[in-house]
Amino acid sequence: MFLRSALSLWPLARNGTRSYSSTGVTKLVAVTVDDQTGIATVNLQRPPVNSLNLELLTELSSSLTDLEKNKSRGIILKSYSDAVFSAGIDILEMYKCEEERVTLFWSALQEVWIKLYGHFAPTVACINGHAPAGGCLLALSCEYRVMVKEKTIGLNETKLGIVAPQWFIASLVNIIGQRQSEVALTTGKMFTTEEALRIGLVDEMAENTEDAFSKSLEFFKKFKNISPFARAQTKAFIRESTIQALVKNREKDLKMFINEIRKENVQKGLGQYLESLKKRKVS
Ligand SMILES: CC/C=C\C/C=C\C/C=C\C/C=C/C(=O)SCCNC(=O)CCNC(=O)[C@H](O)C(C)(C)COP(=O)(O)OP(=O)(O)OC[C@H]1O[C@@H](n2cnc3c(N)ncnc32)[C@H](O)[C@@H]1OP(=O)(O)O
Repeated sequence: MFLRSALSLWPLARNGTRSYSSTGVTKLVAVTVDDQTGIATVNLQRPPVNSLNLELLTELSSSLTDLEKNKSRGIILKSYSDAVFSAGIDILEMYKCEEERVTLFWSALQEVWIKLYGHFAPTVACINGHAPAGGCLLALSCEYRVMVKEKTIGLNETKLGIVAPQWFIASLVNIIGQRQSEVALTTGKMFTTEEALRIGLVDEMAENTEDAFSKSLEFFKKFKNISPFARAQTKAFIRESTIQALVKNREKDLKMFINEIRKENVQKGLGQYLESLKKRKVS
């Protein structure tokens, strides 16, 4: 009954799923909702590597708001690409950036993290490609991570000469603990899927995208006999202090970010990193 009335809020059904975009035109984020289960698949689709820019984050943020309003039964976050889940922040949002744009950009990233980390329904990251830095952050924000074998994931900010903000760090610590996080963050470690599984950074390994997606769907079955309210409230209690630490300090966090990336040595490092990316290829 609940499912029916929640789903009736969604746009027209097509082949058992409802496609949907907050702007009416699907661009960088495509949302489909399964008619039977009410589970939403949020597909990031910004070629070539789903790097996070203002436009993608703005769409993701409004999709998350709509999913919350429409009482989705769960979210699977994945990439359109089998190679890259998300390459993290689009370096061009930090390199030689305008104050107005970078303010909007960082605020949008904060907003997405707050909404995804605190989403009332179960969330799974179907990590069907590499997930460095901001890409890893999105995966860490979900409750469960299924990752395709032979990919990489991690918060590699120190390798770029930048510092992962406190909320990035907290998201990692809450999953793999302080000691493992300290080593990983200070060395900018990128874990292979196999390594990530060993330390609990991901929960399951998959053969390919299809396998990852079906394993992601399995996760929701754990809650078949659990009250959705009890589940959601428990999640909210567990995550509240981590979320509040940013919510209360958003302005300060924004100033720190802008201050940090404007430093001459940081700008120089970002420029060199961009150049090195253009020269190198990952197999
Ligand atoms: C005091 C503390 C307070 C504040 C802190 C201050 C600052 C810290 C703030 C934020 C933290 C930062 C978070 C981030 O997310 S930074 C981004 C980190 N990302 C990476 O390091 C990933 C880089 N990319 C890769 O490693 C590979 O591209 C990847 C493995 C993802 C995919 O490899 P593949 O071989 O499939 O593709 P490529 O040929 O490498 O790339 C294609 C194309 O895309 C460009 N590219 C890749 N990543 C990015 C990116 N993140 N931003 C912009 N552009 C990117 C790449 O250059 C290629 O371009 P082109 O040659 O023109 O085709």
